[in-house]
Amino acid sequence: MSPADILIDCQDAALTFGRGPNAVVAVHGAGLRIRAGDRLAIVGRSGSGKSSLLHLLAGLEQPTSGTVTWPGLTGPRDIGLVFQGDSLIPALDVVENTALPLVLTGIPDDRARAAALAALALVDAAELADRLPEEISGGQAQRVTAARVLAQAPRVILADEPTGRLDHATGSRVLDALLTAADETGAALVITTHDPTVAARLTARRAMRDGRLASADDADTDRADADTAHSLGEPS
Ligand SMILES: Nc1ncnc2c1ncn2[C@@H]1O[C@H](COP(=O)(O)OP(=O)(O)OP(=O)(O)O)[C@@H](O)[C@H]1O
Repeated sequence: MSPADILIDCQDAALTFGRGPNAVVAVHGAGLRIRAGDRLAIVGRSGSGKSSLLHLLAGLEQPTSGTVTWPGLTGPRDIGLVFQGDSLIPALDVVENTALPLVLTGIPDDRARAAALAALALVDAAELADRLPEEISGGQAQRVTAARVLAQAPRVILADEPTGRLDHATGSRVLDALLTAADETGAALVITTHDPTVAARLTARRAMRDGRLASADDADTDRADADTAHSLGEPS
């Protein structure tokens, strides 16, 4: 395992909101590595700190202690974000919304539009291309959000409760879209969810409880890798 395979390295990272008696420890010293090809669910109840952990991984919050680094990434464009309540821009149609992250990074409009249309087709939303956000359902909007990430072709997709407010069938299609996006782009996928059936569709799970990231089915792998790196002295 070369160091470049580790895309995000979160070491003993904590996040506290507020100070003194009002301080809330949202994340207690979390250790987590995201590697190319990972399909990880962070599972926990509302308020357990999942969103806060995802914000740390995305670099949207600075850890109060510990570190988060991105050894295998070259910049913010390498991270695709799908956040709770993520809204599309009302004045732009679906294809323009999907193309927006590319246009904002200076990619010419026609190329961005072609990439957006291809991404919409992959999540089964090509027929929505010319509609405005107010003309599509919540589940369709979530699929468009997945297409927007897919068009961006990030190295890591971080999705916060992407199926949270959807019925089972629609949630399942959104998850399909994100898994397709990850497979098509070769991105790692990290989602948060309170739903064990959603978590079961990913290849690894880590439980979060009261701000603590529990060891889970991939914890032994983490420890084995850490031991190997330690015994070698230098990363190979
Ligand atoms: N900006 C903030 N200021 C103060 N406290 C916050 C802030 N954001 C989150 N918290 C607190 O941190 C804790 C963890 O919140 P977080 O949103 O990370 O949980 P969650 O597991 O994602 O919950 P949900 O599934 O409901 O979104 C909660 O106690 C929450 O009230």
